[in-house]
Amino acid sequence: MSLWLKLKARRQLITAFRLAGIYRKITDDRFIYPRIRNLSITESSTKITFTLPTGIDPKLLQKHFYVFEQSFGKAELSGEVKTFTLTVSKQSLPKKLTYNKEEILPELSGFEIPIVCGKGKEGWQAYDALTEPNCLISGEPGGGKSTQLRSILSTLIQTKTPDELHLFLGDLKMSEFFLFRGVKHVKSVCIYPEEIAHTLRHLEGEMRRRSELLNQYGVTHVNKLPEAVRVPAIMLCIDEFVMIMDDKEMKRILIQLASLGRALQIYCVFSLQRPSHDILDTKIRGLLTVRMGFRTTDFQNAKIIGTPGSERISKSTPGRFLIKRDELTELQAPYLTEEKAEKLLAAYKDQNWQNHSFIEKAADPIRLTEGDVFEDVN
Ligand SMILES: Nc1ncnc2c1ncn2[C@@H]1O[C@H](COP(=O)(O)OP(=O)(O)OP(=O)(O)O)[C@@H](O)[C@H]1O
Repeated sequence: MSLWLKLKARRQLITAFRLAGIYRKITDDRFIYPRIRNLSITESSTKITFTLPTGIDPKLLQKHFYVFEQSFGKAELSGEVKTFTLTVSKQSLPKKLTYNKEEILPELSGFEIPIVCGKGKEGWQAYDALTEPNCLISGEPGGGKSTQLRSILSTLIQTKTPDELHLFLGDLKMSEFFLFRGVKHVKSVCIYPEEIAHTLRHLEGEMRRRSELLNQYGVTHVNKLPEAVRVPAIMLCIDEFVMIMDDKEMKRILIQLASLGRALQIYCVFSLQRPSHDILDTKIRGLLTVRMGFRTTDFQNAKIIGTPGSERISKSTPGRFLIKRDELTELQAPYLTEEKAEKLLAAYKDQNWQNHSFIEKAADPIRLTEGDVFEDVN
């Protein structure tokens, strides 16, 4: 790497720190700037790791991030408290990434419960729910959350048999999961709060049954149970889970599922339009360790999700998001249209499929609308 390029990047960064006010003033003409710990320039990116002087508020970096982008162009920042890495990529992500199973499925080999995320500058990113059991997908309307759920579920259906994976789907917006009705893996598609309550109680019972099996056979994970009593993996997926979070009983069971699910092979994926501290309290946030932050209205929302920077995602790139696992990475989600998903899922449907949480019309279920939940709707 050319020394000149390194010096140039170093100078550029110090200037950005000065313009952004990120330094400690010792005297009128003496300032301490963040210390550059590592600088690497490759064909695809420039990465600079630095530490903040003690006493500098790390929030300043987010607040004045525009200065870094004005100076370097599109950049990403990861890290916390004191040590941060600024990554400036020379390649940009595609605006649209068509869902192509031939490209995606080979990327998932070796994963027990593969969750496809998207493609970043370093290639495809997917993770195993076996080790990272709970995920939150959040962002403002139109960012691409439902499409991402569709792609995650359709991919799981293609990689697991109906005996290996049971899906329980909650769709209070009644807009997305109808596609999955009839799929053999799917045990229930709930569209009313009572149906979700019913399903959650069923899962609570299943959780108890599985815990008793662990106890009885003296093992720590259900995948160590003898063949004869093996249980399928369970995935609970709720589109817009705010609608059930103000029901104490349902919230209690959700938290229990997310806390104890790992050893019992019960996994959760929840989506949420408008994150707030009330809905995502510390308890539930701590359990949803994988966070996908699609475009948010402001930094505050992005911070609650745990994906600072998603407030800078442009409206013109639906499907673009930041994923927070060990690191924060920008990805483009594969775009699986409803029509394509329908064709893809046809092979997995059963004509005699039954929805296990079906509630008779006579029960007169109450339909919740967003207006019931969000004060600023209507
Ligand atoms: N991965 C993607 N790539 C390209 N375009 C996408 C992608 N995902 C979504 N879109 C586009 O954005 C639109 C909105 O997507 P989607 O319904 O998934 O958003 P959402 O965040 O779930 O919104 P809402 O909260 O209102 O349901 C889609 O109709 C599609 O045109």
